[in-house]
Amino acid sequence: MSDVSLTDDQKILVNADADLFVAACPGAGKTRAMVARFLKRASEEDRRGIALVSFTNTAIDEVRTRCGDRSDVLSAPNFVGTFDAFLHRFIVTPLYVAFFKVHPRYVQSWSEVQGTKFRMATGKSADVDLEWFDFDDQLRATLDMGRVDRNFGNVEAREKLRGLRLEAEQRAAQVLRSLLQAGTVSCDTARFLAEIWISNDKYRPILGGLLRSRFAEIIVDEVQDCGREELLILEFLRGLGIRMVTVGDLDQAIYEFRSATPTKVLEFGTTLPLQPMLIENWRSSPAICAFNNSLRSRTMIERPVGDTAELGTPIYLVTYAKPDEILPSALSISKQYEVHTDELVLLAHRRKDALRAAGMAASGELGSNRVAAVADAGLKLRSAETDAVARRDAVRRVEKAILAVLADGGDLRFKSIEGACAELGIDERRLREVSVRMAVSLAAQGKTRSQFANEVRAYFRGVQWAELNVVEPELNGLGKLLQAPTEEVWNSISNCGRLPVQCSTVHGVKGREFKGVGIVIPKSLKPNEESGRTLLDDWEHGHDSESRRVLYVAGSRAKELLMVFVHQQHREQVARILEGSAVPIVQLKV
Ligand SMILES: Nc1ncnc2c1ncn2[C@@H]1O[C@H](COP(=O)(O)OP(=O)(O)OP(=O)(O)O)[C@@H](O)[C@H]1O
Repeated sequence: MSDVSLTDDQKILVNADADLFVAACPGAGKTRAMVARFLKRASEEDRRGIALVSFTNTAIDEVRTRCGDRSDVLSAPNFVGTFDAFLHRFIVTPLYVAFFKVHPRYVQSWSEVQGTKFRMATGKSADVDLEWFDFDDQLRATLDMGRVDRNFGNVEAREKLRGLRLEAEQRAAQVLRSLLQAGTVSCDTARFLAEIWISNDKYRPILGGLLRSRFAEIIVDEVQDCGREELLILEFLRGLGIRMVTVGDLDQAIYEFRSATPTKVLEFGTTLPLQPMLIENWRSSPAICAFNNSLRSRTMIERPVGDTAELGTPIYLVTYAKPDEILPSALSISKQYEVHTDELVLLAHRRKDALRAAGMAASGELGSNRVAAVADAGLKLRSAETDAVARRDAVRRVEKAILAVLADGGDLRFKSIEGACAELGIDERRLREVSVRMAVSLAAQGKTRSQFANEVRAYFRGVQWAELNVVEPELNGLGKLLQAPTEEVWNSISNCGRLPVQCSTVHGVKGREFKGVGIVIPKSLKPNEESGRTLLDDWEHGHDSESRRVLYVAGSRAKELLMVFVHQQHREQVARILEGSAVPIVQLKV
């Protein structure tokens, strides 16, 4: 890795000896340059370490891989990991151990831990969830009614909860204390503790001393995804004199729902002395770079310079009327440009639009049939193309199916899975294990719907229910509780096992690249609640919005071929935008 070639601009990132905020276009080689810097700085510093942090495990794995035979530099005093792992290891854990006398165990969210929900006398309603409360530095709770789950209960139940607010807040505070005393911390709570301790005059110097003696420099990848707490930590580290190298692309900020604040990141970045730009795109063809430029909200104009820089392939603007027209058209255009199906991906803002385009039913369209839920989960769990969210949703549908059978068809409408488990006395973790095992042991492919329904019923009869803490159920009416799905539903499930191309949400492919990309712009485009504008309005009139940035991330994953599948209702607008931005296009109608 140390002898990779670098451009002069990339060398600035590698060699600068002042704090840096680097704005890089997609495919600018920022990972390449950051890794080169990390290796160089790690060998220069003999006592203190260099930290390289990013936001996803995929990004971190990529960095580790690119360190190649220099894997020795990945260990202490250096650190390569996610921002959360950095925050846990170097900020929260040291003080946590001192406070709670126990080593913390971090979980992604409270939903992974039993006991983070509790019942209140709110009538026909689900459990109250710890995630609905804010806490102050004394760990006092405040209930945020806006966060109460949609399925919690009816208006009456909500009113009752409002009336019991004080009691609920006391219980939430108690639950949080018990969790912390047991050493269990969610990632959000870890951030909250970090913020409290960094802002506290007594603890700040303790943490400062530890961090200053450990690190000489921190390199932050994807800095645009920083939220309030990350920026607070960066300010803190900078104040300690730790060299700060931040790299990102503000137009790729697509995590505002997870509290990323690109405007604040820009404010922070402009306080750093060096702010070079990397505007050469080593990944994408000229037409794709033009597409990216049409979507960028800032002044940077990227230039194609890599192996694809001479490619004359235009952007395909394909108009469709029905989603099932997309796949054949995507395959035929790809074939023309020698893009193999496994080098192609179909992307959409919403999972269901991507799935439909790839000829796969979204789980929501499978109806409530329990046998269908098992078949669908089996196919999704076995398929390498299914992302983590789709897998989790599919397994949850099987969990619900099992619970419904165990409740003997009883009404679980107002119950969360957790609530239903509590009512039936079932261990949630075991339920998940049984659901996954059932889904992967039963293969729907090649079977008729009634054959498969019989298999599911037989499987139910063979489950060791004691494993779930459940008294052996009677299972008398299985034929009724586990009916075969309709022919239509069965066909759509069977197709999913033969998924011909990869499909994903845009968020699911961030940081990746593909020879060919198809973006789906569906018929229904939800206007933004505040601005009233759709994604296309934002694109056309130059408004910086998250949905527009999502489209930018989607297009910038493509190396050679970019196809935009637009519903006929929006064709005119998209064509106008692309032509107005001088993006070379070919228009097709399927
Ligand atoms: N100076 C260079 N010479 C040759 N190839 C390069 C150079 N810089 C980058 N590349 C190649 O360009 C591609 C994109 O580089 P890299 O993945 O580092 O970009 P990135 O900025 O991290 O991309 P993104 O943020 O969009 O995911 C890689 O295949 C990389 O090897």
